[in-house]
Formats: sequence, structure tokens, C-alpha cells
Amino acid sequence: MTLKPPPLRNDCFALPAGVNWTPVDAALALLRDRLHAVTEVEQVALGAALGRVLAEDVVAQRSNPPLPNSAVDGYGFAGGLPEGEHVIPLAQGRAAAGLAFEGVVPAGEAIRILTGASLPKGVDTVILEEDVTTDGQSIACRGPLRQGANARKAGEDVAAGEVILAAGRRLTPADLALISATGGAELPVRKPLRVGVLSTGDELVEAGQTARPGQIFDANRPMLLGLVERMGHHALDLGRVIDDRATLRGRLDEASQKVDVIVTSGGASAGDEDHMSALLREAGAMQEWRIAIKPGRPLALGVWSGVPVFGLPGNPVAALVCTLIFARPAMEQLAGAGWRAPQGFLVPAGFEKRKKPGRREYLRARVRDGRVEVFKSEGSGRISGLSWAEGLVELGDGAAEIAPGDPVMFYPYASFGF
Ligand SMILES: Nc1nc2c(c(=O)[nH]1)N[C@H]1C(S)=C(S)[C@@H](COP(=O)(O)OP(=O)(O)OC[C@H]3O[C@@H](n4cnc5c(N)ncnc54)[C@H](O)[C@@H]3O)O[C@H]1N2
Ligand code: MOO
Repeated sequence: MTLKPPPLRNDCFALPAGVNWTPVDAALALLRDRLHAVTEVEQVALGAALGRVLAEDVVAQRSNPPLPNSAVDGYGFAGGLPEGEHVIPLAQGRAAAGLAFEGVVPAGEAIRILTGASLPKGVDTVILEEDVTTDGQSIACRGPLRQGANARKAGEDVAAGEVILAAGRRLTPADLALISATGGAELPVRKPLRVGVLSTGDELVEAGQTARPGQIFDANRPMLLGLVERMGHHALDLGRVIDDRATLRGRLDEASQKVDVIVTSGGASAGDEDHMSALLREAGAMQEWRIAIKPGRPLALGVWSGVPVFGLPGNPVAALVCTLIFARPAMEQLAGAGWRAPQGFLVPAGFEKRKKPGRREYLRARVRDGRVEVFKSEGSGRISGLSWAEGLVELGDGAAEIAPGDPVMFYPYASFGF
């Protein structure tokens, strides 16, 4: 029998018949359903809580503002002023922030008051000092002024007892202000998720070492360690392993004792040297995904001694896209932060493109002059495009043709915590 070639496809992204292609949303739904928080809870001081994940809802212990106070520097009295000129005698004393006026301001009199000062008894309205002339005995001003002008009500921002931040929130600098203002000092937060990052491949050399022709410097590991840290987790460097199944097995065994998640790159597809996917299959708990996505379709997801493993494809662009699209929300879920979809926005395309319907595509992109531009090449090994880009543009599963001006979904890197 003569050997007959198959038809030439020359498209490693084609979706061959007979393979069960998992849509991106189905893969995400599965991760969301299967994963849950694995991190322990600890109590930390407010000053050490930035970036940590709240383990419980935070309730305001105090209202903000705690008492009615003045929004401006000026003169306080009771009631508004009708249209026309007014002369109001001044009461003795002064109200300043932190230095309350303890007396009562008699009806028909005004008192000197500064921004942030609690309103003395007998005051509910404040006139700006710029709108007043004074001889030290009285003030002269012009109405109208509505009752309550320039005064802040107690609890107008937050009332004591209100839930101000929900469990799962990753604390921002603004949150620290809110918690502190409402009387919080110690918080129950989750310990950071420990994420181990491992590179696989005989061809890899460490930065700073000598690379023989044919060898390449490990680009994925520094990128993935950086991404994990940026996302608020604790990144552990698991180093590099050669394409040897026993060595890789040993490294996974060791790592699974000290981390909550393992992220590897390389060896994720089904070639002769793709030991990562082979080992995960051997361990039994392997979700062998052929995801309808470009780039990044060979993502191996498994469990090694109880620890979830993301076997990312080796191509750096695919490794980054898979991390942002799949590993990021999964790690947030494991960290106790819940499932959070990235927030993108529609921007007119500044490019033209044809794509195969049936798979989702992510292109390296950035916004210039209100339009999304894409990197000149879609090559999955073109690392320079990752630095050129400021985010990803998402071309929907069903899209076939994108014309300049069509609205496309742009996700800034920041929307992935990157
Ligand atoms: N015949 C086919 N070949 C390939 C297909 C296909 O469908 N048919 N799919 C391609 C796609 S898409 C991807 S992505 C890769 C996935 O490969 P693996 O996950 O098995 O990764 P490797 O083969 O180990 O490496 C791929 C590529 O990436 C380089 N690499 C690996 N690790 C690093 C690192 N840490 N830093 C920098 N570069 C790295 C590696 O040298 C390879 O060039 O398979 C395609 N092939
Ligand atoms: O999609 Mo592979 O997953 O790019 O180069």
C-alpha cells in the first residue's frame, strides 16, 4: 500500500472534527463551579491589610461623619436667610474641627465656625466667610441662603451598623480610608494564596547564564511570577525542570506540599515531550481541554496531590492569555475573592480582521485616539508584542469579520490586576 498524505491544513488553530472543543465560557463556568476558597483566615491590623481579601463583611462601627459638621470656613446660625441684606450679631467663642463649642448659640446670633467643626447647639446653617463682612461684633451678609446650607448631616455618608465592604473584597487604599473613618482597626482577612510557578523544557536557560545555540532564556517564569504577585498572591519560584517525567513528577510532589496552586508552562499539548499533560492525565484528575480559543488552546488543568495545577502552553503569548483569562479568576476564587469577571469596554476597532467563527480570539491591543490598534503579528512567540500592548481585545466566538469602526471589547491589562 502506498502512503497517502492527508489534505494540507497548515493551520494549527483549525478546529478538527471529532475533537470536543470547549467554548471559553463553558471552561470558565466549570472553574467557577469546581473551585472554592482554600486560604486560611487571620486577623490583621488596618495598616497591614492593603491588597488582602476580606474574610467577612465589614460593618461600620461609627457613622461618617459622626456628628453634623460644617463643610466650610464661615459663620453658623439657625435657619436659612430670606432674600435681602442681613446683619447678625456674633456670639462669643468659636467652633473648630476637634475643638467643639460647648455652649448654645442663641437664636438670632451667629458664631465663627471652621471646616470640619461639629455644629454647636443652635446652628444648622453656615454661610461662607467670603460672603460676609465683619467688624468682630456682627456679620453683614446677603440672602437668600437655604436652611442647612454648607452643613453635613451626621451619617450622611455612612450610618453606624451599615455593611461597608463585603467579604471577598480585595482591599484598596480607599477601603482603608473607609474602614478607618468608620472606626475599624483590625480585620479578618485571608492569608495570601501561595502560587508556585514552574517552567518546563530542555531548551530553557536561566537569565544570566550562557545560552548555547538552540537554547532560549526562560521568559515565562519571570512573567508569571510577576503576574501572580501583581494579582495579590504570594508567588513561589519552583524553578525549571527538563523534559523528564520522573524529574517533573518529583518537583510536583515537592511543590504540592508547600503551595495552594501550581502554574506551569510548556509541555501542555500532546506531543512526545509534552510531559506535563501526560503526568496530569496519569494522576487521574485531568481536565484535558481543547479550548476554542486563540491563542492558548492546549490548557491542561489537573489536580496533583489535592493541589490544582494550571498547565499553561509554552508559547509566552498563549501563557499570558491563559493566565489572564483562566488562571486569574480561578486563583481569585481560590484566594477567597470570589469570581470576578474583568471589566472591559467597547471601543471602535482601528483594524480590520477576518477570523474563524467558532473560537474566541484575543489580540494584543492598545487604545490610541479612541480606537483599538492591534499588534502587527499574532505570532504566539512574539514576546515584544506583550510589552507593546496595554491590554487585550476580545473577538467573540461567533465573530467572522471585523471592519474598522466596529465596536470591539477592549480589556486593559489593569482589568486583570496586571
Ligand atoms: N503539530 C502541532 N503543533 C503544535 C500545535 C498543534 O496544534 N499541532 N499547537 C501549537 C500551540 S497553539 C501551542 S501554544 C504549543 C503548545 O505547546 P506546549 O504547551 O506543549 O509547549 P512547548 O512545546 O513546551 O513550547 C511551545 C513553545 O514555547 C516555548 N517556551 C516554552 N517554555 C518557555 C519559557 N519558559 N520561556 C520562553 N519560551 C518558552 C518553547 O520553546 C516553544 O517554542 O504547541 C504548538 N504546536
Ligand atoms: O495558541 Mo498556542 O496556544 O498559541 O501558540
